[in-house]
Order: sequence, then C-alpha cells, then structure tokens
Amino acid sequence: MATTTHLCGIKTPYCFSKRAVHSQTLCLQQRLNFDRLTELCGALRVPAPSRGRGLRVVCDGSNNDVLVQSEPRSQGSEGSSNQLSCVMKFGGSSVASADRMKEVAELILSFPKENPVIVLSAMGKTTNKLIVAGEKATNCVSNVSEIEELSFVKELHYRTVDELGLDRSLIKDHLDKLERLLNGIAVLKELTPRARDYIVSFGECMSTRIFAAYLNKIGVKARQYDAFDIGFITTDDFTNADILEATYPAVAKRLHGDWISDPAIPIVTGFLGKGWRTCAVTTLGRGGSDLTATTIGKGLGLREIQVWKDVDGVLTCDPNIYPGAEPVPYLTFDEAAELAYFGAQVLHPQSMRPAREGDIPVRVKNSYNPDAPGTLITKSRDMSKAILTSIVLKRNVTMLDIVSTRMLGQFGFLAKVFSTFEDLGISVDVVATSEVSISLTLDPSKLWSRELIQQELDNVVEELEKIAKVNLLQHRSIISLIGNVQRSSLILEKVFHVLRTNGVNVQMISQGASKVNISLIVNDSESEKCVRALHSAFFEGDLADLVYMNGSPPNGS
Ligand SMILES: Nc1ncnc2c1ncn2[C@@H]1O[C@H](COP(=O)(O)OP(=O)(O)O)[C@@H](O)[C@H]1O
Ligand SMILES: N[C@@H](CC(=O)OP(=O)(O)O)C(=O)O
Repeated sequence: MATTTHLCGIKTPYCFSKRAVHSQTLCLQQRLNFDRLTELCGALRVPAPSRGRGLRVVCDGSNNDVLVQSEPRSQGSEGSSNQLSCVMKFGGSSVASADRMKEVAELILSFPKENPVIVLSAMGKTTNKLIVAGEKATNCVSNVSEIEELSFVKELHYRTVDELGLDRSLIKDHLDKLERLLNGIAVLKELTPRARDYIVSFGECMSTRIFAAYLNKIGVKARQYDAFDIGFITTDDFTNADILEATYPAVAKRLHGDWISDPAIPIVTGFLGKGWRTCAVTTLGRGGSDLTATTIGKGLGLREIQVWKDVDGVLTCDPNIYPGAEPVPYLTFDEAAELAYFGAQVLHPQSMRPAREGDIPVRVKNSYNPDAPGTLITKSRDMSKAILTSIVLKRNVTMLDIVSTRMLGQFGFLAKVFSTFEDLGISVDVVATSEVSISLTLDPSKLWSRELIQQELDNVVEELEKIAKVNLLQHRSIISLIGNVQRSSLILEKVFHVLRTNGVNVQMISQGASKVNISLIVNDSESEKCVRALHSAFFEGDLADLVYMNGSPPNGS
C-alpha cells in the first residue's frame, strides 16, 4: 500500500501518493489535468512528468485520495520512433572509466523509445590533466613524454579501450598528435589560450570516439561527431567562447540530415566549438558540455534536455560545503541561470540560455542513481509558496568601494564607472549604489592568470581614481540566496538573525532585478561557516516548515 502525503496550503480534497508520483508512470482510470498534476507534484517536491506522457491517476471514491500507480512504459508514450527526441549529456564523472561507460550505455538503452543525441565530456579529470600537461610543457627541459599528466591521460585511455575490447588504433593518432603538440609547446616555451583549447579538445575527441565504438561493438548503431566539424560556431574568445546564432540551424541540419538518411545515435563532443574568424578549436568555459547539450536541444527543438551528473540533481547547497544538502525538485530557468552564474558548479553559467529560448525542459539527473527523480528546470513554476531554493557560494571575489569626489553628478558618475569596466573588459557581478558611491564585485573568471589580476586591478584603480576614492578589498565571497525575492523581508530577517548569531558582518548586500537572487558579501574566511549556518536555518530549522510549505519536508510525510 502506497503511503499518502497530506498537503498543507493547497486547497484540495486530494491526498497524493509520493512514492507513486516518483514512478512517473501510467494508470488507466481517470485523467488528471496536466497543470493540476504539475501543481500537486510541486507540492510534494517531486518532479512532474513531462507534458505529453499522458499521466493518469486513480481516485479512491471513498475518501478522495488520489493514487498514481506504476505501469510499464507503453508504446508511443515517449519519443517517436523516427525522430531524435532528447539530449542526454554525461559529464566527466559519468564516463570516468570503462565500467562507467558500460553503465552509461546500459542507462541509454534502458530508454528504448528514446532516440537521444548523446553529449559527452572528457573522461574523469582528463581536462585538468591536459591543462597541467600544457603548462608543464612550457617549462620542459627534456622530453614531454616524462610529463606525469600526459602519461596519466595515455594510460587511462588505452586501459579503457582495452577493457572495452576495442582497438587501440581508435585513439592512437590522437595521443600521438597530443604528444607532438606538447613537444611544440616545449620548444616555443609558451602556451597561448588558443593552444590550450586545442590541447584540452583531445579529451572530448577521445571519450566520444571510445563510447561510439563501444556502442557499435555491442550492436547499437552510433556515430561520433566533433562539435567543431558540425557547425558549433563560436566567438574567438579562447577558453571561454560564446556560441553564435548560426550554430543552431547548422547543427540541426547536420544531425537531423544524417539521422534521416542513416539513423545512428549521435555521440557529440561537449565543450568544443570552432572560432568564426580563426577557424581554430575553441572551448566554452569549464563545464561547457552542459551548454553543448542545451544548444543541441534548442537547435533541434527536442522534447527534453537531460544532464546526467554524479549528484541527485541541483542541491540546496554545494555538497562539498555541507554534505546534508538536499535535491531541489523544481527550478525555473531564471533560478538555475542565477545559481550557475553565481558559482554552483553543477551547471555551466550560460547553459540555461538556449533552453530558456527554446522553452525546452532540462532535467538534472544522477547517472550513479538513475532512479532518483532529479531536478526539473522549466520556464515557470508555482512560486506562491516558495521561499528559499538554494544557497550558492562564489569564493575569492574582489570587491571595490568607489566613492565619488563629486566632480561629476550622480548620472555622470555611474556612467563613468561602468564605462571604465567596459573599456577594460572586466565583468561586474554584484552592485550596490548610493548617490555618490558604488560598491561592486568583479567576476573572477575574467581574471584567469595571476599577472593579469594584478595588472587589471591596477588599471581599474588608476582609471577610477581620476573621479573617485577607491578602496580595493580582496578575498571576499558572494553568498547568493536563490529563491523568491518577493519574500525578501522574511528571508532577510532570518539571514541577519543567523549572521548576527554567528558574529558575521555583511559587507554588502544586493537584490537582483531578476527577483530570484539576494547576494551577500562576506570575508572568504567566514563564508563556508555562513553557508552551513544559513542552510541549517532555512532547510533544517524552524523556517524549514515555511520553506517547505510548498510540500512536505525532505524526509517527512
Ligand atoms: N548546488 C549544487 N548542486 C549540486 N551539485 C553541486 C552544487 N554545487 C556544487 N556542486 C558540485 O557539482 C558537481 C557536479 O557538477 P560537475 O562536476 O560539473 O558534473 P559533471 O562533470 O558530471 O557534468 C557535484 O559533484 C557537486 O560536487
Ligand atoms: N571536460 C570539460 C567540459 C565539461 O563540461 O566537463 P564536465 O561535464 O565534466 O563538467 C571540463 O572539464 O570543463
């Protein structure tokens, strides 16, 4: 007998089976309006099924209980048989070894009615190793074959190929070329961003070749694609390139065309593109395979984008800071984008843009625990009862306090300050202003090498000192509270209570225009403690009842 959860705050006579909703399957008695179902699932903090899955429920006439029962997938309930239906992206942790690749293959095959496009990252920590190998090559005195990271990458890939029963020739050319490239860098003693991107591209190029070959070996027709060869056109901002509009029709045409003429599961390299001027290989910023997946989803107008990770979805905070973080069942694109932008490693900062533009739902799932419902990200959700969704920490942020010397009016002052940042190509994250002063934080991702940091900061300060007194504060953290900013008074009341109790002084506070984010700036040294304290206050303490009033508490019924 399924347990039922009584809903509070929902005007309905229904009770709902939480376990049954998790199963997201069919039952053939009474149709429930999809929006109503979505609302009820929201109340239970479990993801609703996708529109079009025809989910039905049984009503118990005696007490109006509603029960959703399991039923096997029926023909045609998902993905039509002759169209590409969804994207499944698997991150480095999901394809870290031969065994993981086998499990991923099994996982894909457990959705026989789907015709997915598969996007893969490099195996495990390959990207990190390749970056270090490139850096070490610049200081290499003897042969690069002695670079430990290169040996690691070679050994990992050859071992994987062997364990999957594939031919080493599949990746030999890539590994030989990689070594020649590192030798070239050792001669030049310079690693340009362009060369760095080319080096790291070998990770995705090899993982996709191995995986496609494995699928073919087990009798599943698959075709490997390098993103830079199928229309992923980007800016030439090496290490952090942006996808250009021309990508969508080009990628759709190529993948769809090939699928129609000769159906085979497309296995596409994540993270990579081709610079539109240089025609060189570019990368989309760390974690950029998420963006590859959402770009393909939008380009092909697919039903759903799935990003498979090593966690049960987007969590209430970084599990490395607080292991008790809970999965967040629902997010809007705005919430997810804000969360990613402000540092939640789980999603690439730009990845929500194509999904939002194409209005394609994104599911964040755990490849190590596929039965967990994960997080469903959509255009809107019922925010009426939502308070706080997730807490995000961005460390090592630089903060500037800029006070006008009153040579300019307020209008001219703000304009001058922001044009200085534009001229120097520096992004600003969080801003708070008064009539004659501005406090702001600078985006650390734009300051990626140490020399550049100091030089750029010196330039900023020098420029701004022409019109203002400038105070530069380093080693700060941004704590972003993602949630319903319409309830900001309640959130702030609790936040300040928690921070005062913990003796933490907030140095700046800002409420985003997006209405989903309140940002606090604190010292780096206090930030993790703050996140833990806030997490326990919002998700485990008295307020948890309010935070969870949109549904049942995580472990209660
Ligand atoms: N709020 C959060 N929710 C979930 N995971 C988070 C969060 N913040 C940080 N993480 C970290 O992000 C990791 C998943 O992202 P990532 O490593 O990019 O996945 P993948 O490589 O599989 O695409 C998790 O293992 C977790 O440690
Ligand atoms: N391999 C790239 C791209 C990527 O998206 O990786 P992951 O999905 O493992 O975060 C990186 O490490 O940045």
